[in-house]
Formats: sequence, structure tokens, C-alpha cells
Amino acid sequence: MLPNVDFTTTQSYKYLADHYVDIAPKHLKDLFDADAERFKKFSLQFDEILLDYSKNRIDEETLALLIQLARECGVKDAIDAMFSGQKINVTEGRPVLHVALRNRSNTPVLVDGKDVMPDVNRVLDQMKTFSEAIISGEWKGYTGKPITDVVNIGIGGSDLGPVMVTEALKAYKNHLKMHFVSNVDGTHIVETLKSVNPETTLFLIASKTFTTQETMGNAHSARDWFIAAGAKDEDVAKHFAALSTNAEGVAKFGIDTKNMFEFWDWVGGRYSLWSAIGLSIALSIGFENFTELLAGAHAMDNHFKSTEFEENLPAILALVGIWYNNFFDSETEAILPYDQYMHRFAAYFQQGDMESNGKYVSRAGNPVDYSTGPIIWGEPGTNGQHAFYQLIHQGTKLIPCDFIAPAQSHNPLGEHHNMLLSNFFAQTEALMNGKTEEVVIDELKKAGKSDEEIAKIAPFKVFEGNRPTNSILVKKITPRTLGSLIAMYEHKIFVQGIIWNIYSFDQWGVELGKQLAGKILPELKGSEEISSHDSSTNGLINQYKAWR
Ligand SMILES: O=P(O)(O)OC[C@H]1O[C@H](O)[C@@H](O)[C@@H](O)[C@@H]1O
Repeated sequence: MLPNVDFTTTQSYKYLADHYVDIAPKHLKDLFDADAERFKKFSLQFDEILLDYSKNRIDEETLALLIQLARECGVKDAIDAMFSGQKINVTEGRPVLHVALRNRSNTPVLVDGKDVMPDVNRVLDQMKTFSEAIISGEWKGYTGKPITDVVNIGIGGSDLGPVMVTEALKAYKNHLKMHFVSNVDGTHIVETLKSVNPETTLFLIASKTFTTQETMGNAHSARDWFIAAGAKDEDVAKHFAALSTNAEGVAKFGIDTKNMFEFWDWVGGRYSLWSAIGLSIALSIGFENFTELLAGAHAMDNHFKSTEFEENLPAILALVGIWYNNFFDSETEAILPYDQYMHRFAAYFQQGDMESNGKYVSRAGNPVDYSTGPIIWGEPGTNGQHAFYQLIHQGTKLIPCDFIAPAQSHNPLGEHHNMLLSNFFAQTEALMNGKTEEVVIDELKKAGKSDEEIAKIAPFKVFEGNRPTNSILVKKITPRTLGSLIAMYEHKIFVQGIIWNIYSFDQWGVELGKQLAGKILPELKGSEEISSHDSSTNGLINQYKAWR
């Protein structure tokens, strides 16, 4: 089972608290000036991924203490517990085995004494056969035409992963047009249906539980639209497939369970793109590329499981994150991909990280008295530079940033990629070095400004620097590299959750909103005044009823 250690009571935490007092006043620029080996010491390479974490406010002692912290908190045992199928999702009584979905070595993974790999491989075979039939055009719609458009209807983990990956790997895409409908706002499905033809459209109803209000609402509307277009009930089998753990729910909806792609309750929604939920990915880039994605993740799993923390990419990212979160009191982390295809990567890990580690109750069942999961946000560079980087450079908040970029572009157009990467390199350098008052004054003098003008303007042009970043440079965004990158972040989240002593694999915080919305929905029918809530909620509901 998982360890239960309050990390703030460990020896290493106390040392880290003392050590923080030494490190906090030090400037990154000075740390680099004092050590020509810094990049070598604080960078790691795994396959075609280079993680440079040298531009962090750490020294060798920081790292050693953080690693000691991981050891004292039982991270190694926790990793073994996850990989061996123990029920580490305690509040739901389930193992956490997204790693089994991409276990390309096929070593047995036991849940309650039964190997899950035969089931995993069976569904992968089913996905292979189905995706190949759709892509080749062998699968025909109800009027005999091949499928041209795929609409994935799902939300949260049943949407964000497939959207992120199909976008990130657009360079590998075939002729099928992908659409994703998630929001229960009718606009989303209505706008999507405007652009597709019922005779050539395949709907994937993606829902782990098959009860999620948004997804069920959209799925029923899609089905109604399909029938209204002239199709018959028996045609549904050619145009609707379900990706779910709930066979009963799927049958009740009217989807033939032959068209159901199964997964299991030991797959968390936000970790499910590797499961049947990834069918839209396999359709978009082909099954071979999908298995490459799995293989990249599997390689990272092996690295994570078997590498000492000193050389372990996910562990290092997690520990550096904890250093800022719990000692520098930083509240957010930005993920900044310098790759347009990866434009949903930060949004994906908003769920991945915030739904996993946004918890205030410890594994002992008590409220914690320290900070847990950070707020994750970000946009692709260079767009972010022209939007929010001002605050990262000169604001009052410390925002550790992950900069991610490929060395090779899928679209090598003139000087574009050099221009993009020059920004990637320049930003982390500028955030680290800043710009001193002397340099600012010198520049203003050279521009012919008077002493009076210089005195007025100089303070605003100074950058204090010392702002930490990780740089993740990859050779190219391929299915394999992307798989490794995603798995790297997943395991970072895992290590942090273990150290913060919280349960990272449940999501009770999402349930409350679902329950309350379910209670209000019937009250919105009819025109009678509502008085069962507080005055604000009553007032809003009644105004809504008056205006609609
Ligand atoms: O796949 P489902 O069951 O429709 O759930 C969709 C989403 O619902 C909730 O918001 C949470 O439980 C998420 O973790 C989940 O991804």
C-alpha cells in the first residue's frame, strides 16, 4: 500500500527549509558564473528528449536533499505499488494501471490475481481491425459510402487527451476529418453537425461511466439528428461506436455491444487516452502510429520505474516543482510549448495535474497544512510572449515555466523554425539573467537620453531575472516522443502526489457540481418561482426563467 508520511515532518524537509534560506538570495546568473559545469550537472537525456533543468534556483545540495525527501516519503515503494497493480486509488478501491495499457513488453500485470494483459491486447486488436476498416473505406455507412468524418463525443478525460494528441500529431494524419464535441452547450454539437453528412459520419461516444450528463445529452442529440436525416434504427450500428467501461449503459443507449470498445475501472479518465478512449487517435493517425505512441509511453514507464531518482526525468521534474511550490510558495506553473501542433498540451495537463493533485485532505484523512497541486496554465510560444509573459518577466509572482520545443519542425518553412527557436532560447536566458540597471542606463545613454530622462525611465526597464525554467528540447514531435513526454508528466504528477501524501487518482471535487446541477435541472422546467436555495441562487434562477 501507499506510504503515509507527512513530508513536512521529515529530516530532509527540515534541511530543505534551512537550505532555502541560503538559496533564496542567490541569483541564477551567479550560480552559472560560479560553475562552468552547471548545464552538464543539471541536464538529462532520455531517448530524443533533453531535459535541461539547470536554470532552476537549485544547487547540488538542493538536489541531494530533494532526492532524500523522495526516499523518506517512500516514492520508490509507491512506484512499485502502482506498477504491480495494488489498489492505490484507495477511496475508489481500484488499482491505477494506465501503465498496463501501454505495456508493450506484455509482462503479466495482475489485478486480483488475474493478468489484465490478454484483455488489453484483445481491445487493441479490436481497435486495429476497426480503425483499418474505417480508414481503408472497407467499412461502409448506411447508404454504402465510406466514412469521411469522425465525431468524438466525450468530455474531460474522454475528450482532452484525444483532442490534444490528434492536434499534436496532425502531421501524421490521414484523410479522415476529426471533430470533437464536449460542451453540453447546444452550440457545440449544432455547429459540428452543420459540417458533416450523416451518410459518411462515424460517432464515437466516449465515456468511461456512460452516465456523464454532457456526453449523454450530446450523444442523444447526435442520434436524433442521424435518424431525422432518414436513417433507421438498424443503421445506428454502422455509425455509432461506444468507448466505455459500462456495457449495460451502452446497450441501453442502443449501441450494439459489438461496436463497444471496452476499458476498465483501473483506468482513470484523465489517464485514459492510452485505452479505447484513444480510438479517435488511432483513426486519425493510423493504428501503427497509435502503437508508437504507446511504445514511447512504455519506454518512459520503464525509465521511471527502474532509474535512480538522480537520473529520473519525472522524479526530477516533480522534485523541482515541490521546491518552488512548498519553499518558494509559488502557486502556478506554466507549460509553454514552442510547437503550434501542441497547442492543447497545457489544457490537457490542466486536467491531468489539477484533477489529480488539487486535494486538501491527506492520505491519513486530515486537512493538510501545506500547499499541494499547482495551478497549471499555458499557451504555445510565441503567442504567449505577446500576451502574458510580461507578468512572468516583471510581475510580483514567481512562475516556474516549462519550455518545450522540437529541434525539427514538421513544416520547415524558410527561417520560421529558427525564428521560433531563437525565441525559445532567448526567453529562458532572459528570464534567468534579467537586465540590470547598469545595462539599462548604458543603453539609454547610447540612445542619447538625458540624465533626467534616464532617471525617470530606467527603473521600469530593469528586469530582476532569477526566474526559473525547465527547457525540454526534443528532436521531433513524433508519436513515440509525444508518448514519452505525456508519460513523463503523468509520472511527475504521481511523484508529487505521493510526497504531498494525497490521493492523486480520485476526483470527488468534480462530483459535487454534478450532483447539484442534477438537482437544479428539474427546477428549471415550468415557470413557478424557486425558493429552495439561498437568495442569490434563487434570484439568478428566477431571472433566468423570466428572460428565457
Ligand atoms: O468518461 P466519463 O465517465 O464521461 O467522465 C468524464 C469526466 O467526468 C468528470 O469530470 C471526471 O470524473 C473526469 O475525470 C472525467 O474524465
